[in-house]
Amino acid sequence: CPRDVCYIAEEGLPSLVYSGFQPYAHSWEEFPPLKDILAAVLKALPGSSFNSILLNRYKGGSDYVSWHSDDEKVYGPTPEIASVSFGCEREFLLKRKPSKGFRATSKGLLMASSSGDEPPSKRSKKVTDLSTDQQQHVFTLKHGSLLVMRGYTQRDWLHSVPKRTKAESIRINLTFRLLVSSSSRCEQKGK
Ligand SMILES: O=C(O)CCC(=O)C(=O)O
Ligand SMILES: [Fe+2]
Repeated sequence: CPRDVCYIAEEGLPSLVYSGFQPYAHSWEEFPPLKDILAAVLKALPGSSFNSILLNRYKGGSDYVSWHSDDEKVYGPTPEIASVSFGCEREFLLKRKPSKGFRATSKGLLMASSSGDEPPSKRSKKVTDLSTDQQQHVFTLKHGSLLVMRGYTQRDWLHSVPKRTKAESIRINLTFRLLVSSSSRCEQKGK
């Protein structure tokens, strides 16, 4: 992993699997300040609820998170993710997911997903055009900042924290999330 990751979750939740990896679930009690940070987040976001945290530690500018969306089923269709940052400020990038017929690769490049019938030269030009046309939104996440992703952000957008050679010091990021059990998802559907 290009950064250190720690997972905290309430007991009895379905296990989280992302990128083919199932992190060990630490308990909230292991690190009491987490509950104080959660209280501050809930004060800013009345009515929201969270039962887990994915904590990231970027030891320096060469630690990063590549383009992804947090669209695992355990978070439900419209997850709310509250992201709190401490330490070195870093850029957080958002861009729309590629439209149909194109797919995002692990490097965040765009490639035609169907072979198509165009000659390769034409196809690769199209790919280049699309990737440069992709408008990115840049947010500088400062010490103590709170960024909230909700609605269809995970369905429709990708986000990343790219390498920055000038970012020399450590950054800690906590993403508060709500894991919904399959039974409560059914209840919500039935309402
Ligand atoms: O460090 C950040 O600001 C983003 C982290 C992130 O995207 C994630 O944990 O899924
Ligand atoms: Fe994420």
